[in-house]
Amino acid sequence: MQCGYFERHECRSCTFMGRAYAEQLAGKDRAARAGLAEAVGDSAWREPFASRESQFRNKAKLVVGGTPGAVTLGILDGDRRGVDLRRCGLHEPVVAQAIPVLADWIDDLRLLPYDVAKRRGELKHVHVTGSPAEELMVRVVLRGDSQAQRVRDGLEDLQAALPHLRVATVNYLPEHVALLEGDDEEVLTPARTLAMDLGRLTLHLGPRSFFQTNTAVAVGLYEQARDWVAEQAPASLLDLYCGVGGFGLFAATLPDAPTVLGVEVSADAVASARHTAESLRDSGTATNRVEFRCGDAGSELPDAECVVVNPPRRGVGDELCAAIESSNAATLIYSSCNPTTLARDLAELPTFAVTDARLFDMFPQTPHAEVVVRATR
Ligand SMILES: C[S@@+](CC[C@H](N)C(=O)[O-])C[C@H]1O[C@@H](n2cnc3c(N)ncnc32)[C@H](O)[C@@H]1O
Repeated sequence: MQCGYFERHECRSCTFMGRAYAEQLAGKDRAARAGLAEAVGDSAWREPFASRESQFRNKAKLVVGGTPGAVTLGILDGDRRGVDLRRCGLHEPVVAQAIPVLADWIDDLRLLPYDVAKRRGELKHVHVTGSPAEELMVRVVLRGDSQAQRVRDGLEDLQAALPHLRVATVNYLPEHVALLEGDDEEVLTPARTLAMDLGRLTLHLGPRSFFQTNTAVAVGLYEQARDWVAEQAPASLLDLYCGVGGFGLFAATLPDAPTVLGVEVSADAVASARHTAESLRDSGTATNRVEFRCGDAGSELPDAECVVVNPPRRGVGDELCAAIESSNAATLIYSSCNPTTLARDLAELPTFAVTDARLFDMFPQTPHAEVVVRATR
């Protein structure tokens, strides 16, 4: 893949840009095997799961820069000025096509971009998520409510310009902080969730809920974990750091499904997971007990025969590793976006032996990837 933004040094995020995709994938697989050599033997590794090399990102998190009537949507440069990346080739077509439409709409509304250096202005970011059915969720991140009415008033125009717009929100981030969103969300549309049809089931994604950035690879990952759960046939499964519930809910659709308990710190993600669980129950797709709790995954470890963990980059940490180690869990499925913390955590779980490992290329054009392992006692 080639990228003009990269070649002109306007955006250097994709550090593997210009390398043949097969070479990228093989290099990441080698790096993962080397980084996990202590914990994962050669025979455990499966073929890496490849991605499309472009147009794979289901979401764009765009920093707004420029001036009213001439905004940039992309990133900030070293001087904290906006760099427009509206033709970034990583985004799925439905997201890519929406970005220039959003830029025009913002220009028409004369919204005032937030100037990070001067700490002035209102419009900080725009988040766009696309679903497999090509519906959209658009979230406009404002500093305060002084221009929120313009956004509300402009909703009809936006819906006319983006007929597949399903969810539109205003998110408020009043603090001057390096975050992409705040805690307060105003939903402007009747629909509050975006339906992500993942084949086996449809996840319902609320505005402030993490979802894996690469839908096709996420489906591969959930299917892989589901296959392993099917082979282990546990009676109960604990999905820690469950987000909107992908791992647990896929397992809940097995013919001999375990009972599922998901634990997640984000209340919005838990609400999304519960929504999906309810629709699976209503349709008869998941008949066993499926429950989601809002809380800290590290605070207590409910009993389960199979534990799935999918933590943020910092990993699971000593305490939770010790709790898993001393639990009755027979199987651990650990999905990680950081091989360093995965290796560290596996070293803290000496009674588990990794039987299978696989790299999922969630983030082509970068050195990052997801690695999932199955470990049994
Ligand atoms: C890598 S995401 C995984 C989400 C989910 N498993 C999925 O497949 O989409 C990590 C999740 O952990 C959540 N999280 C972070 N710290 C947590 C904690 N201490 N306890 C529970 N969940 C936490 C985040 O909100 C996020 O949803």
